[in-house]
Amino acid sequence: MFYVYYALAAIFIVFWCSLWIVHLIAILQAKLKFYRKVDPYHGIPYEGVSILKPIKGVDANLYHNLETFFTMQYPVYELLFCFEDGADSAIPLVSNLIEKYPDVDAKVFVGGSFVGVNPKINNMHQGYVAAKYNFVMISDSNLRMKEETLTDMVQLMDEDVGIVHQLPFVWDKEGFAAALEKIYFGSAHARIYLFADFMQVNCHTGMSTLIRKNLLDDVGGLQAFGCYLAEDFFMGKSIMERGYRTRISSLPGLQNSGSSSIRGFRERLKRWTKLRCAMVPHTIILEPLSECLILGAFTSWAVYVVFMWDPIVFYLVHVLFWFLLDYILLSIIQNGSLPFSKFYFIIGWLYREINGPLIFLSAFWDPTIRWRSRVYRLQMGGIAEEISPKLKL
Ligand SMILES: CCCCCCCC/C=C\CCCCCCCC(=O)N[C@@H](CO[C@@H]1OC[C@@H](O)[C@H](O)[C@H]1O)[C@H](O)/C=C/CCCCCCCCCCCCC
Ligand SMILES: O=c1ccn([C@@H]2O[C@H](COP(=O)(O)OP(=O)(O)O)[C@@H](O)[C@H]2O)c(=O)[nH]1
Repeated sequence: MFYVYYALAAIFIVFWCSLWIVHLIAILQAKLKFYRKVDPYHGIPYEGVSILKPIKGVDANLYHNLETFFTMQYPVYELLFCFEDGADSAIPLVSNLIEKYPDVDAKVFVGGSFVGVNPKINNMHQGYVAAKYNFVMISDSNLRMKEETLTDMVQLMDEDVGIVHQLPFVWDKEGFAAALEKIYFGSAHARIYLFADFMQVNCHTGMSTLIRKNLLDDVGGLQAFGCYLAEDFFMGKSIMERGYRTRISSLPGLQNSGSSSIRGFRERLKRWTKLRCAMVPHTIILEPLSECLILGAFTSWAVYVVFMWDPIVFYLVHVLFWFLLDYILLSIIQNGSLPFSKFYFIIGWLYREINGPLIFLSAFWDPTIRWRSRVYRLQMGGIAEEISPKLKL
């Protein structure tokens, strides 16, 4: 029995060491990859880009977020705004922007197409079919763009690259929920995202992503991914299996939802956790185990068994170093001063770390997935079925 304990303790210590390597790689990746100086004249001639904007409903920031797509410094692109519902309150707002910027090539598509269970794919499908360029960008409604983001992404699309995606991050906003989002996307989420990118493990998130359309068309187009809720993961998988690389943009993706709340944050992460567990089953073990507080507890026990070290002192030092490395990573990704104090960071970080494992547990509690107005169930492997269909097309 003693040897079993000893072996288990050794496994925890090795896993703990590898997590510090993950921290360091993420920090190095962020330092090396983010915020390169984008030279707009490098890589001329410009490739045209068709930008799909699936929209469902309005929030307080939508107008300003969408406006940033009209003011990008990129010469050849079209904006394809897609609405599932002809009565969507965001349509007048988009029409207003199209009038305000008559020189920008922009169209509106209404009604979607029923090509699968994924409502985002259904919504975007008409726009995808009408896209006139081979570079297609999928960009969620809550995203802001910097003037140079599209140039940066296109320039990173080398011959052997199939996808350039943005690390999900957030624009500066006031309030605790916004701080929490920034802390999560700039630390725990970014750490594993940057590490997965370094290992060329598929971590493609479809929030803001530039894709070679011909690579999607070769396997049946956008609709081929309509049976999945995590269409982004399967697009990445399909393209990587054909020998193409994915790359991260040097500018993080700036989400700027007009309705941040702690409840919304938890529900969103719960939904994402359910998707990940269905698609990458080893995350069921790896994800909770790689949480700071849980890993610290197991490793404190392990170092006590193996080295007779004081577990409480070990735990506190472990948490302190984890906290410091998270702060460093967040600061690199922010690339400027944070919109909250260090005290707020401590509270937000602790809140996230305590809630991470709880969110994970509650994701197991209820296997159904709620996304906007719809409810789904996932089969192992990722195929989704809608439990209460509401789409009228
Ligand atoms: C020693 C190694 C230890 C590794 C420990 C790994 C622990 C894993 C922990 C966390 C995984 C975090 C993964 C981050 C990216 C996932 C974000 C996500 O869940 N996104 C999903 C939802 O996205 C939205 O979906 C709807 C769509 O319309 C929206 O536009 C999207 O934004 C997305 O669908 C899921 C993608 C699946 C990503 C799976 C990534 C698994 C990465 C595991 C990395 C492990 C690396 C190990 C390398 C050896
Ligand atoms: O029924 C839906 C749900 C979502 N979306 C679009 O899909 C994108 C991502 O939606 P959301 O922000 O809800 O997803 P999350 O990022 O939380 O996974 C946004 O552009 C939405 O407008 C859509 O078109 N129809």
